[in-house]
Amino acid sequence: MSQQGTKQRVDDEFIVDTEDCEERERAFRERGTARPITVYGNPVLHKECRDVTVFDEELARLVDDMFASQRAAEGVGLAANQIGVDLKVFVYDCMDDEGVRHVGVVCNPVLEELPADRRVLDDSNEGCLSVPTAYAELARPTTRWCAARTSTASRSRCAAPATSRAASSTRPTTFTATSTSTGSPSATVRMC
Ligand SMILES: CSCC[C@H](NC=O)C(=O)O
Repeated sequence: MSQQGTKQRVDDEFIVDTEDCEERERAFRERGTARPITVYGNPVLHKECRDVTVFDEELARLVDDMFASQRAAEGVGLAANQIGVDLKVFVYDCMDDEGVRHVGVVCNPVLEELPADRRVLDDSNEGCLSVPTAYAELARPTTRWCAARTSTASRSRCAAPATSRAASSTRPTTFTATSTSTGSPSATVRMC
């Protein structure tokens, strides 16, 4: 992405998580360093993580490392505590059911249950990088909602892609997923 393109995106405050996926993901991971993935039993995986309250360069470096780690582990999603940091941050890089790649970063997500009449369960095989070798059929809604708050306390929502593979961008210092309706996941990621 050109400098101008980057500037434009920051000015617009939002990026669309299906756009410029290759460039955005590469930029993150090339700045980052892959860290070891924490495994079940590590205390950082067994307690609630802390809210992100400061959106600074340290957070940006964490996100870079998360993308680098996610790529090294051949993952499609990664939470900060999976590289040992107890902050509520996750990154994702995955394809939706239509084969569209999504790449993004979410801070302080809050899962919200879908009403029963909107749940469409997908019970495909699922694993976790922090529980190596274990896979199981796990029924999850095909569209999952999460809410996230920005540093300015505005609230927005996104449908995190439930399955697949892919990844993200320029250097955001604040990230928040927003938008979407039903159907295929389509989130935009705020860059403040
Ligand atoms: C539920 S989809 C993501 C599962 C896994 N990520 C973290 O453990 C990965 O394979 O990337």
